[in-house]
Amino acid sequence: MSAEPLPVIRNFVGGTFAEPDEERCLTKTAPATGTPLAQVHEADRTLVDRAVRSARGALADGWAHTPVRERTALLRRAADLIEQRFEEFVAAEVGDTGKPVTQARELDVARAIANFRTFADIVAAAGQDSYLTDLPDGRQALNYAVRKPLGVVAVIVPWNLPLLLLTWKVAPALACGNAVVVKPSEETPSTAALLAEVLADAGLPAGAYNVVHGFGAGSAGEFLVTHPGVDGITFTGSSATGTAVMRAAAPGVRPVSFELGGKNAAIVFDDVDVDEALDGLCRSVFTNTGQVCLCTERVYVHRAVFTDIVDGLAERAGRLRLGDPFSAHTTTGPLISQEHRRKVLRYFDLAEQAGAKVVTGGGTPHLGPALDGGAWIEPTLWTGLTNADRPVREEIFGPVAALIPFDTEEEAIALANDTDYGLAAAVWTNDLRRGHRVAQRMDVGMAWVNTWFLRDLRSPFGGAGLSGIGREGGASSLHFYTEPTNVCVQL
Ligand SMILES: NC(=O)C1=CN([C@@H]2O[C@H](COP(=O)(O)OP(=O)(O)OC[C@H]3O[C@@H](n4cnc5c(N)ncnc54)[C@H](O)[C@@H]3O)[C@@H](O)[C@H]2O)C=CC1
Ligand SMILES: O=C(O)/C=C/C=C(\O)C(=O)O
Repeated sequence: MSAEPLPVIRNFVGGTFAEPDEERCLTKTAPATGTPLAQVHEADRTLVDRAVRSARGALADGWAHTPVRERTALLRRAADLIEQRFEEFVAAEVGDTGKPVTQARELDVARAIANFRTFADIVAAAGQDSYLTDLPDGRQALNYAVRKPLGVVAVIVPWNLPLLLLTWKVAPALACGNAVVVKPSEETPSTAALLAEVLADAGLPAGAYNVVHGFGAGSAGEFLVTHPGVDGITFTGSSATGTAVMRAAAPGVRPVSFELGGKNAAIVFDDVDVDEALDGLCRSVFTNTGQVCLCTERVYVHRAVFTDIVDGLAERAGRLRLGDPFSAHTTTGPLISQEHRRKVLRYFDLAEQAGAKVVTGGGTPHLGPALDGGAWIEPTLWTGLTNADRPVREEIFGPVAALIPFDTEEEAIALANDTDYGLAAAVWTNDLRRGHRVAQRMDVGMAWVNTWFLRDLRSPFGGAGLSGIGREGGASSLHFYTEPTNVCVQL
C-alpha cells in the first residue's frame, strides 16, 4: 500500500498560491513525533523578487491610499474569519510546533484575532501631531504631521509563537497602508499560508500580503532582506540573526524593528505570597516549553524563602504533563526540533560541568513509541550556578531555569541587570513600593510586578541591548510602520 502524499504548502505571491517547484522543497516534520507533516516549497530569489514587486504593485494600485475606515473594516473581517476557522488555525499551529492544544486556543490563535481587532481600533483612533507656533512678528504658523505608509515591509518571524508574532506585525503594517512580504520560519509554515486565504477572503487586494517560504541565510530570508525593493524590516528571532539582518538593511539605510532574545530574570522577595509566586514562576519558566522570548531563565530568590521556592517550583514542574499535544490534558509540548534539543542539551552538559545541582529534570523523557521520535525534553531546574556560568548568561530557550539566592534588594537588582540582554523581568513581592522601585530599575523593555506575560497591546513591547531595537505595540507600531511628513503653514 502506498503512503498518502504529504500536504503541500506553497508560496503566496500577488494574490495566488505560486506553482510549486518540485526541485526546491523542504519537508516539515512534526516536533512531537518526528514524522513528516508537509512538503513546503522553498522560494528562490526570482520568486522573492516577484513577491516584492507584487507588494510594490499593490501599493501603486491604491492600497496605500485606501481610506482608514476601509482598511480597519478589512482587519475586522480578517479577525472574524480567523474566528470562523478557529479550529483549523489551532490544528495547524499545534501540528507545526507541538504546543498544547489548550495553549494554541487560549493564547496563540486568540491573540491573532485580538491583534487584528486591536490594531483596527488603534489606527481608527489615531490622530496627528500639530503645533501652533508663535512667530517673532506676532504671526503664527501651523505645523502638522501626516503619516504615510513605510511602503513594502519585510516581516521575518520565528517558530515559537508563529501566528501570534506574524499577526502582531502584519495587522499594524496593513492597517497603516503598507504591503508586506512575510517569511515564516522554515519550522512553521502553515498558519502564514492559512492567513493568506483569510486575508484574500476579507478583501485584501492582491499583492498586499505575500508569503515566501524557506530558510534564512542563502535562502528566502536572505533574498528578502537584501532586496532593494524592501523599505523596512520587522524581525523577531535570535540576536545573532538580528545582527545579520541589520547588516542586510544597511544599504539604503532601511529602518528595522527588532524583537530579539532574552535572558530574563525573576526576583522573588521574602515578603512574597509563596504560592502565588510559584504559580507565576511555573508559568514564566515553562510556558511553551520555555520557548518564549519573555520566559524566565534566571530566578533570584531571597535567601529566607530560597528552599521553599526551589522545592515548590520543582514540585510544580513535576506536575506538568508532557504528551500528545492534541490532548486537552497536556500542559507541555516538545521543543521545536531535534536541532534545538541538541542546543538545549549542550547547556545541560555545561551546567553539570559548572557544578550545578539538578533539582529536577536534566534529561530527555520517554513518552512511549508514538512520541519517542519527538524533540522532548524534561523541565529542568538548577541550583549552585552563578552569574559567571554560561547557562546563566546565554539564552537557552527551553524549559529551564537557574535559581540563585540573594540577601539584599541592591544585590538582587545588580544580579538581574548583570546581562547583555534587556528584554523582560518579573518582580514578586507583597510590598508595592518595593515592586515599583525595583521594576523601574530593571534595565529591560518590560518589567512585570506579581504577574508575567500580562499584555495590553497598546503598550510598548521590545527590548534593549541584545534584546532588540525599537518598540512595537500601540502607537509604537504606528510610528514604525509609517513615515511622517511635517507640513508647516505660515498663517
Ligand atoms: N524571539 C526569540 O527570542 C527567539 C529566539 N530564538 C533563539 O534563536 C535560536 C535559533 O533559532 P532560529 O530558528 O534559528 O532563529 P532565527 O533567529 O535564526 O530565525 C528566525 C527567523 O529568521 C529567519 N532567518 C534566519 N537567518 C536569516 C537571515 N540571514 N536573513 C533573513 N532571515 C533569516 C529564519 O528563517 C526565521 O524565519 C534558538 O535556539 C533560540 O535561542 C529563536 C526563535 C525566537
Ligand atoms: O507580543 C507578545 O505578546 C509576545 C511576544 C513574544 C515574542 O516576541 C517571542 O517570544 O519572540
